[in-house]
Amino acid sequence: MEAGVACKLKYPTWTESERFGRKPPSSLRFAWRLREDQKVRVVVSAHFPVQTSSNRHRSLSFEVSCSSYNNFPASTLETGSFRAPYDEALKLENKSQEIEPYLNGHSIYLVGLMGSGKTTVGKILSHVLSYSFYDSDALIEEEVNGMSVAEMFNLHGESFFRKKETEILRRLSSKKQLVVSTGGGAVVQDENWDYMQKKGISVWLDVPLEALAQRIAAVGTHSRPLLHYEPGDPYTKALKRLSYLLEQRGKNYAKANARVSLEEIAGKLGCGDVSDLTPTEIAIEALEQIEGYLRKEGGMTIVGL
Ligand SMILES: Nc1ncnc2c1ncn2[C@@H]1O[C@H](COP(=O)(O)OP(=O)(O)O)[C@@H](O)[C@H]1O
Ligand SMILES: O=C(O)C1=C[C@@H](OP(=O)(O)O)[C@@H](O)[C@H](O)C1
Repeated sequence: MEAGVACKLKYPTWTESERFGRKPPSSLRFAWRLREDQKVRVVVSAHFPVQTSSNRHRSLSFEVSCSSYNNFPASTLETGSFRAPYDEALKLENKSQEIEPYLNGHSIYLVGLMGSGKTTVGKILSHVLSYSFYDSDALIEEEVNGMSVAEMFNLHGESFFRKKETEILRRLSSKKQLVVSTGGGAVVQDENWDYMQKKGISVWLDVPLEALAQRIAAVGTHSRPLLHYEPGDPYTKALKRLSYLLEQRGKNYAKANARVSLEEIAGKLGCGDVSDLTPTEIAIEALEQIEGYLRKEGGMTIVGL
């Protein structure tokens, strides 16, 4: 019976109260009827949190004790502990609720090299903040009757694309409550910064080149025309070109209001490889960095919106 009871200890049940913002109980009680005619009460107590072994997991201890009406007091049947993952989605939601009032409707512009996750992380942020999401490349494609960015570069050249990119950012700059995934090269033109900063906070997703090249190699380089010039397999092409682009643009990305470094997140979470970081963990760090920026700027309020 003891093992059966222990198996019924469900971690989500324990954390359910946290979801509603209450403090977790120091113990939970379950009534367990063994036989119809013989009432036996099994009392389970769980203590929170005993120890946090890393930022990604927490260790919880439990104690199973059993008592019945005719056998009192309770005797301890089993004690132990187990590791449970943090609920990322809950952490993301809490963080967004915390900073949303201070964001004061400011849009978020994600900048960074190709493949840095601007679109992936941007969609998560827009969802949790209830902001509208825009991918500037996709808006340009719409504007040019559905022509892909790669075709645009081939047919009309890069400068045609860059003009469209600036025009799209200009249009978005008058709107509030947006999350915008910008193209990797948007940071090069000063005019684009004027638009991004008008009603927005810029966030640089700083991802190590090897991780970027791996991500891009996994999906191929066809949609990213600037990677077409290099010889070799997709990983080598991407790594070579991205190293060059980072050298050229590094100082431009560094102008962003906040920086999200995947190496730093991995360090904080005690995770050896940045490729193991989930988009949600990166989105949480983005909100934390935005919060840091807002605090620095003026006690969590920004004027001028
Ligand atoms: N944290 C992540 N871990 C693994 N793969 C990711 C992560 N974030 C994005 N990706 C993948 O990397 C590729 C590029 O991501 P994307 O969001 O399109 O980048 P960007 O918009 O900056 O070019 C996509 O295939 C996406 O699924
Ligand atoms: O780095 C760049 O100059 C570019 C990045 C691409 O966007 P993503 O960063 O979304 O891939 C796209 O705008 C175009 O291929 C040029």
